[in-house]
Amino acid sequence: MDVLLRVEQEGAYSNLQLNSSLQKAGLSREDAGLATELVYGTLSRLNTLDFMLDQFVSKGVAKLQPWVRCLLRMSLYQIVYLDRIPSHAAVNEAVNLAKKRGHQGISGMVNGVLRSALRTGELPALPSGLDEAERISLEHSHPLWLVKEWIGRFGAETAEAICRADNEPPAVSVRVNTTMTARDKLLLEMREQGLDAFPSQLSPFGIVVRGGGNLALSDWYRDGVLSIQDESSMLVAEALSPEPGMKVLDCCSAPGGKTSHIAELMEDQGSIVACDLYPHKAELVAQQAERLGLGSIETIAIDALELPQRYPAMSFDRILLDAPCTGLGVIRRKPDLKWSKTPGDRIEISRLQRRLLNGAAELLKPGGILVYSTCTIGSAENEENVKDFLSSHPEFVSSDQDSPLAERLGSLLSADQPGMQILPQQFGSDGFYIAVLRRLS
Ligand SMILES: C[S@@+](CC[C@H](N)C(=O)[O-])C[C@H]1O[C@@H](n2cnc3c(N)ncnc32)[C@H](O)[C@@H]1O
Repeated sequence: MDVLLRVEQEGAYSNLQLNSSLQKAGLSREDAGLATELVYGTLSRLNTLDFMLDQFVSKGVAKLQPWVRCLLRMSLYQIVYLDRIPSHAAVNEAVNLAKKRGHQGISGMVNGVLRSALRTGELPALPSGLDEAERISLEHSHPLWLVKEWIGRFGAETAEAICRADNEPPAVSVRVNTTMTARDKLLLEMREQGLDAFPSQLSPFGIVVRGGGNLALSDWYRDGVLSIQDESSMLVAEALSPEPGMKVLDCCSAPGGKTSHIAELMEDQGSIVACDLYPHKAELVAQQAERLGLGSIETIAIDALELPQRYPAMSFDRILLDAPCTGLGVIRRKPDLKWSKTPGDRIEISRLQRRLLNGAAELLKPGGILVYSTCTIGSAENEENVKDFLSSHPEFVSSDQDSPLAERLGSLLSADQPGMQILPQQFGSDGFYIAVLRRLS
């Protein structure tokens, strides 16, 4: 409840707040798992839970004290969406918490509201007369503005599928460090150790692992044999087609998932300049490089907008701009994003993305490749940016069809839009956008 309260009141990031609270709480593995489920599940279903609570709270959820609102949401989430917690236990726990934190009146109200919900047992029928966007928003717990945007871009059926997939737990996938081992060999080892592991359908470097616990605690991770990375994210370095001996710039590199993949594809030969705005984040990239035994990566803390002043024009063979974005392709991992981001954020961040792209492009050698990627879904930060860039840079062309991804995933490319938009329901991986641009010789 404290984590939920901080996310709501202070705008804390759910994953960071949860990690720090779990570290302090010293819970058992099972209880930590339950706390995680309660936080992510409640955040995920926020507007649907509020809609339901509004039927039982006479003055309306919005007028409740924030901690009472968080308590009711979290308890109702258990009653409606979880089947292994007896509902009466969720109610008792809520009443005890209310007594501890508030007074008799509040615990009585909490008890009354949750018991009314218990009698209903399931989500009340959605009000009649909702339009398609309102229905999807309420049924799959997404903000209305986002649902409308996705309907406009992809149609109602796809928009609903995206929202449904956003409520699924994300898969665990790892990328094999090919400078140390081969995917088949690691797969075999994993299976020998009893893991349910199988090759990624999306990336030739990926392994999907079910029920394997936290692989960041494994010997494989410690020894640098693998990195934990989403399957869509693994496609980005591949799209860049880096080759041993090349000079590569990664403009926004922390925490280093794609930088290290680029180095692995280059067999650690050549040089990669990995930048990030924040020194502590650039340090994370250096730590990953060290863990993976990659010596070709140099890290720099710098604002990527200043890169054209730092390096000579046309001096890199490959440039990756994995831009800061609204992150609406990774809602499964960070459900609070869908409530904290606004249409205004999109406009503001797309302006920054365009400036970053224009600046980075100056540094690319003729004949070189620049990849622009984001982990978000929506044209303003993706296709529109790339189209705007191409129209003001006649020396660049869209080169998606020539990338190694085109052979396997060509069906995701469209004739009239640059880049590849991967949606979370297509492969069960994160939503990503990847555009390949080439500077003419
Ligand atoms: C999408 S994340 C990069 C993820 C990374 N490529 C990976 O695969 O691990 C975007 C990064 O850009 C950094 N960033 C934001 N604004 C920046 C700027 N103006 N210059 C450089 N880095 C920036 C953020 O700190 C963040 O680490």
